[in-house]
Amino acid sequence: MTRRKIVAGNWKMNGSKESVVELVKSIQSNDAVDVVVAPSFVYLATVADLALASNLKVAAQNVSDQKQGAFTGEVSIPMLEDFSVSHVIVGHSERRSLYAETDAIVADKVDAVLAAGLTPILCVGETLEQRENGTTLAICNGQIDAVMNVVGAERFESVVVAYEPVWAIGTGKSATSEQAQEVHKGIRTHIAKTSSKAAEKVAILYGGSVKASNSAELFAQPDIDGALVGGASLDAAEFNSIIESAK
Ligand SMILES: O=C(CO)COP(=O)(O)O
Repeated sequence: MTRRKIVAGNWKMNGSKESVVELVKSIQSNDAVDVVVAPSFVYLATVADLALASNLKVAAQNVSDQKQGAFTGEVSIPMLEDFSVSHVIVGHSERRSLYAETDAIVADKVDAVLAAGLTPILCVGETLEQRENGTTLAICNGQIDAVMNVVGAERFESVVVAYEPVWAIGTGKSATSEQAQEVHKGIRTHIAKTSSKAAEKVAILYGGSVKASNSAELFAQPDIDGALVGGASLDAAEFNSIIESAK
């Protein structure tokens, strides 16, 4: 089965009203690749209008698992639906480590995103210490299982996984394509133990210092179905080259 490539740009807490407009207008969509941009919530409306007109998909960087009510500072899934958001990044390592998002919270969010018919981009990944201890796959597969146990294998087929080794995020030190492929394959093999159909269908993106200079090699790996790009997605020329290399 050939899985469609996905290139997603996670803009994190960057940009201004002016710069996000400039950025989204400069990104080239591509019929062969799903191109996704994830602006900050406050720029979602502006970016969504421009993105959808140019055939780009829009993701939120986070969402509440609650529908509405007294949850100060939170944003709900129905609110995202008002802006034609199609994807939601869930469980990014920055949310896990800085905002105490546990596996249980991440699982509830993925469950809620799937229930709304949106696509969760579920982030998993090990710290440097965990890699050095040889627990990389145990950590990643544990993070996968926490979600699988809540949503079930059939619904998991609609999840996009992003393998983002914490030590590679924002450090300029990407995993090598061999290191990434090994983990992607390990995750896919693990999912196959529960459902071979889900293992075949689930797109597994790599994230962590992806740039135009290393994307083609990463995308050439059989289990790497695209990228979740941070810093390099803020530079339109760089991001366009990454999209181009995913064709
Ligand atoms: O965290 C990331 C994407 O979600 C990766 O960030 P960088 O590409 O800046 O390393």
